[in-house]
Amino acid sequence: MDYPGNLFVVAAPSGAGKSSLVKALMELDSAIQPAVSHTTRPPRGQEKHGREYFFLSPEEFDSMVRRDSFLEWAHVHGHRYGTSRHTIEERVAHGADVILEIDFQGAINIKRIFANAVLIFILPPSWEELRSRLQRRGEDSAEVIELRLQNAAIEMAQAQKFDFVIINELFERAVFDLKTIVHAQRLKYSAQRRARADTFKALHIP
Ligand SMILES: Nc1ncnc2c1ncn2[C@@H]1O[C@H](COP(=O)(O)OP(=O)(O)OP(=O)(O)O)[C@@H](O)[C@H]1O
Ligand SMILES: Nc1nc2c(ncn2[C@@H]2O[C@H](COP(=O)(O)O)[C@@H](O)[C@H]2O)c(=O)[nH]1
Repeated sequence: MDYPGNLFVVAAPSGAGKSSLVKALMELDSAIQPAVSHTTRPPRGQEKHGREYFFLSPEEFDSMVRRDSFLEWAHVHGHRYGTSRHTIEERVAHGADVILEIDFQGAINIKRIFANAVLIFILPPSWEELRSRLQRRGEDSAEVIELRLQNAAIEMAQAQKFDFVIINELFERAVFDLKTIVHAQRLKYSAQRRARADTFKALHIP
């Protein structure tokens, strides 16, 4: 699918720091818009409906699946999560740059639909640090943390399928890496679009 906006997809094992990095990027770059996913997971801490997620009952989620309202959805850590068609298609068609924080299954599915989407995988510096970030965050029970750490092994094996991998050790360094990827992508696409427009003009294609 061709579209004028840029689509960035960030995936990571739970606790690697993707939400923190995306939030920091958006503070530095007001042109980038977040995509708010839908989930059957209950809200944690200060999370608000419509800000971090649209929190749905399983029945509401089923109904969206039946209506084909999701571009992609997946089972992750015992809950369902999905990206709505409406959220993405309209915005990128109007030239917006959109960033998605989704799991690796969703990222791979998005790339099948939007071949130009840029897939970025965030890795923690070590297992010990991943565990301690989840513990320090203090939002999940010990059982949930164990489940997320078990799933992290499966998720990290997918990093090679991504366009870029960032190791989030020093936070400021990782934000810089993410910002650089976004800027490089914008430059690349505007150059490609200019070259295509020039070719069309030279060939007198309206
Ligand atoms: N570079 C870093 N150094 C130390 N702590 C960090 C770093 N990056 C993020 N953190 C902290 O690690 C914890 C997990 O980060 P965050 O919630 O952003 O992870 P996540 O990948 O979005 O996890 P989830 O998928 O579960 O939402 C947070 O408490 C955050 O403040
Ligand atoms: N495939 C999708 N995965 C998603 C989506 N929204 C979030 N996620 C991923 O789920 C896990 C858990 O998130 P948490 O907020 O409960 O910690 C994490 O990997 C998210 O990136 C989505 O729309 N589709």
